[in-house]
Amino acid sequence: MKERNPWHTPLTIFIAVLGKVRFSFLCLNEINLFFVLFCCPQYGIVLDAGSSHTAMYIYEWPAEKDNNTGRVEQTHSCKVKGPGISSYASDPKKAGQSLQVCMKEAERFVPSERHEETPLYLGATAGMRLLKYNSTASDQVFQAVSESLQKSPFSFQGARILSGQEEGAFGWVTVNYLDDRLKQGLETTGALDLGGASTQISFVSDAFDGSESPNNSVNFRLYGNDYNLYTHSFLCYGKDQVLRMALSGPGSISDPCFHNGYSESKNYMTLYNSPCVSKRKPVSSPADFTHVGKGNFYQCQELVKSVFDFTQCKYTQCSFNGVYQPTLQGPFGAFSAYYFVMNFLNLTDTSVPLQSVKEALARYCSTPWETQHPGIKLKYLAEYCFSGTYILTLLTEGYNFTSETFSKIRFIKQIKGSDAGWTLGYMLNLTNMIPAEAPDTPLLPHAGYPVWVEKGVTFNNLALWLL
Ligand SMILES: Nc1ccn([C@@H]2O[C@H](COP(=O)(O)OP(=O)(O)O)[C@@H](O)[C@H]2O)c(=O)n1
Ligand SMILES: [Ca+2]
Repeated sequence: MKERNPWHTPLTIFIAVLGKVRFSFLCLNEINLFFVLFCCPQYGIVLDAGSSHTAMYIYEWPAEKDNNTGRVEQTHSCKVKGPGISSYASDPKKAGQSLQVCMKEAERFVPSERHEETPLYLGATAGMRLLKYNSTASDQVFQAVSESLQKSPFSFQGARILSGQEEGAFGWVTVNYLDDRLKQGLETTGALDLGGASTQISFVSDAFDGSESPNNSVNFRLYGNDYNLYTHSFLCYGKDQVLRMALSGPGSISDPCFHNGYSESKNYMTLYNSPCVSKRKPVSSPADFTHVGKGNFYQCQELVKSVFDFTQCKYTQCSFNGVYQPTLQGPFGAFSAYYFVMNFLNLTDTSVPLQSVKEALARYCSTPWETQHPGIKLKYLAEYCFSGTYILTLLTEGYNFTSETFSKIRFIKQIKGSDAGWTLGYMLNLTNMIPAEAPDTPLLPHAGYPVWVEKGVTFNNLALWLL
C-alpha cells in the first residue's frame, strides 16, 4: 500500500477552499455585473429649447460609480407641440404649459423610483438669445418655463441660455462621444449644426492654437487627451433668419428661392419682427405683400450670397462677416436642419460630386410648386429649395468647403440611436460624466485579454470598481 502524503488532505482542503472563494467571487461579480447591466440604470433629461421648437431627450446609463464613456444612450425623445419658447413672449405662461405633455411622457419613461434623482435641464439657444434683446420678455419666459418644470417630480437643475460657444462645443462633444472617438483618442469629427436662428461650426485643426482668435477657442481635457477646439456660432445665420434676410433684400418679392407657381400673401410686420432684419425694414411699407416664387437655383444662390459679408477680415483667414476660421480639417458630421433638408432632397450622399449635387438642386428648384406631399408641412415644403441653396452656399462660400472636402461631410440625424445635437454633450458635462484623465483599468474583460492577471482579476477589478 502506498503511503499517504501527509500534505494531501490539507492541500486538498486548501485548494477546495480557494476554489470556493474563487467561485463565490465569481458569483459576486456576476451579481454586480447583473446590477450594472440590468438593474438600476440612471436617467437624465434635457430639454432643447430651440428657436423653432422644443424637444425633450431622455438619456440612460448604467448605475456605476466610475465615469465612463460610450454608455450613455438616448432612450426616448418627445417633440413639444407648437413653436419654440421664444415665440411665447407675449403670453409666457403658455411657454410653460407647452412643455407639460412631454414632461408627463417623461414620467412614464423614467421609472417612478428614479424620478427624484433624475436631473432635468433646459437649455435655450438662438431664439432666446435674440429675445434677450428684450430682457423683460426673456426673463418672463424663463420664469414661466422654470415654474412649469419645478412642478415635475424630477430634479430640475435650471433653465438657461447656452452661449454660442457652448452650443457649438457640446455638439462636437456629442458627435465624438457617440462615435467613441474621445476615449480612444482617435482623430475627431467636426460638427456642423444648422438651426433656425443660428448655425455652429466646430472642429479641431492642427493650424489652430487659439492665439489668433481666443473667442473661438475651447479647451478640453478628456480621457487624458487635450483638445483645442475651434468653434463659432453665427447668430442670425440659422435658416429661418437667413430666409427673412433674403426676403427683405431688394426685389426679392419675386423670389428665385421659391418654386414657380408659389404665391402667398405675407405680413411685413411678421417678416421684420426680428433683430436680425429690423435694420433692413423700409421706412414705409404696406401691411402685406405677396411672396411669389420663380424657381431659379442660380439666382437664388446669388441672393443668398448677398447675406454674407466677405469684404473684411483682420485675421490670416476668415469664413465670413470678418470671423476667423482656420483651415478645415478632418471629417465632419452635419446635423439638425442640415440633415432634415438634405435628406428630404435626397442629397445626403456626399460621394456624389458637389457639382452634381448643385445640378440636382437646380433641377428641384425649377420644378413647379406642388403642394401634394403627404406627411410634410407646407411651410417646410415651400422652403426646401431655399434651404438647400442656403446649405450649399454656407458650406462652400461661407466655410470654404471645396468639392474635395465636401465629400468628407456626413449628413446625420443620429449616431447609434442617439440624436446628434448639443444636448447629450451638455448633460455629460453637467453630470461630470467624462473624466479628464483616462481610467487606468480596463472596464470589461475583452477578447484576448487574460481574465486572471497578475494584480488580481480583471473581472474582480471591474466588480470591485463598481461596488
Ligand atoms: N423636420 C424638421 C424639423 C426641423 N427643421 C428645421 O430645423 C431647424 C431647427 O432649429 P432650432 O429650432 O433648433 O433653432 P436654433 O435655436 O438651433 O437656431 C429649424 O429651422 C426647423 O425649421 C426642419 O427643417 N425639418
Ligand atoms: Ca438647435
